[in-house]
Amino acid sequence: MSRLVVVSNRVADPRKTAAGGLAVALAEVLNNTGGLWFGWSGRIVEDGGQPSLHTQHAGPVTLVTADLGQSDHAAYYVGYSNGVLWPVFHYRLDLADFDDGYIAGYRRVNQQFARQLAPLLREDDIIWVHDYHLIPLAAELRALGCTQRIGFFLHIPLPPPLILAAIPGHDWLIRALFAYDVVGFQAEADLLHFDNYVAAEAHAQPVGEHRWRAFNRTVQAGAYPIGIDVDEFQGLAQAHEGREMFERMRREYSRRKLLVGVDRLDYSKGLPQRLKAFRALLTRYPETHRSATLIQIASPSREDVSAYTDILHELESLCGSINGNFGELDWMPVRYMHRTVARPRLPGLYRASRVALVTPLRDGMNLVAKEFIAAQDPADPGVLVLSRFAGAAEQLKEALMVNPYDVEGTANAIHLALQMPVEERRVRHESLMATIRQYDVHWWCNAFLDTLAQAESAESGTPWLRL
Ligand SMILES: O=P(O)(O)OC[C@H]1O[C@H](O[C@H]2O[C@H](CO)[C@@H](O)[C@H](O)[C@H]2O)[C@H](O)[C@@H](O)[C@@H]1O
Ligand SMILES: O=c1ccn([C@@H]2O[C@H](COP(=O)(O)OP(=O)(O)O)[C@@H](O)[C@H]2O)c(=O)[nH]1
Repeated sequence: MSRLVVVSNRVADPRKTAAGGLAVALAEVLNNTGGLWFGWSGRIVEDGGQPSLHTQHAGPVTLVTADLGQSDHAAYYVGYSNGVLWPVFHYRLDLADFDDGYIAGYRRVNQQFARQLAPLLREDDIIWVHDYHLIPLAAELRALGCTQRIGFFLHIPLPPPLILAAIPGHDWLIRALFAYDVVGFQAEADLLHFDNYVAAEAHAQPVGEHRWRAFNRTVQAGAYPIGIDVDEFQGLAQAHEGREMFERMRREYSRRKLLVGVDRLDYSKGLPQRLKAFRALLTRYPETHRSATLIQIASPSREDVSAYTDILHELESLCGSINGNFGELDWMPVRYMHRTVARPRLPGLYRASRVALVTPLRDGMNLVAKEFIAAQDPADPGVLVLSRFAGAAEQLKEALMVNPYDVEGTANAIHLALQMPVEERRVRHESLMATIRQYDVHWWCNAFLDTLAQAESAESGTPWLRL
């Protein structure tokens, strides 16, 4: 049987838990299949030093991680990945920093990773590359003579062609995707944008359903919405830490209805808009005073990118003003925490909450939405308020759908969620549960890898990948 080689910027010990949906999902996949996981070590070394490789064995998984030089990290991770690709792919051209120097660093790190990974590969390996940090990796591997099957999965949204076209060098990026055999997206909307882009901008020829030929290569595209390991998550809810957290929360908030938000502190997650909607709820529905409390966890993220520090200040000031204006001696409307909560504690928090607010302005998928559903008591489940702009909205139709830019509309939906009778909550939850069970992390992995296994082996060499 072929060995699975997973490559992603973020690598986590699969026996431990991590914040960030990608690391959580890949740890679950690799724990089941075994294989090699290659990526960045998280260490930044001085420029000019030899970037070392570290090998670690974690159960059935071998982790191989590479250090990055200081300027490479700045250009590849902070600059190009999170200063250009992240904002543009999340439709935020206003936040993109199109600095000329970043793309060379991005290319350099992808070349470095390809050179370090190639000697570790076996002929019949199946290679699965993840996310926007590593778009040119397959082209670099092919240039080194690798002919293995290589698939790519984009965890974030792909915007429409005209937004994509704002990136200087967008044609180079999309051309690099043709070095893969299979390219996967989270949502049908992203797949449509890919099809439209390659037909119009790359003049690719259709050779099957979502199958395109251009640059002497054929690529199969598809939508594979990522899921969670429902049993694993429910197991966490039943474990000691999960139960203890649930009981503590229930005790602490016995007289109130809890609302919960769990996000990385990222401008794509719509946190200021969410806080404004909560403020509108308190203004418009005075009966919610003293009876509703919002717990918002904002896990620190990418603090070396300036747009992230701006959002931190905005959020702190909104929470302060809501508590200042509405708070009472015995009631704080918002409990805001700028810290990561260990994953085993989340199911208890979700289960004790009547409403989850998952209201991103744009999100590839959003695994918190699925975790919230998995953690509920089916006899008395909470309600998911979900942004129509999260990838998850294509699947989770029975959630209360909102437009996060519409603050008043979101406040009304939250009010509806708080009032929803138990019968309706049960019906909605049952359907949502069936969906997340059917399309779980195992489905995601198998659907993608089955397509990749059926792809023909690749031709080597990509002389066209020049910046
Ligand atoms: O690695 P970081 O820079 O600390 O960021 C954490 C991860 O954020 C993004 O997650 C995405 O993947 C999730 C799982 O598919 C998806 O549910 C979510 O909507 C996405 O935002 C990013 O894409 C990952 O590469 C990061 O590791
Ligand atoms: O304080 C936190 C915040 C988030 N998470 C986990 O991080 C993941 C976030 O994934 P999601 O797809 O929602 O968004 P991303 O952060 O990947 O954009 C989920 O598994 C959360 O349970 C966590 O363990 N602790």
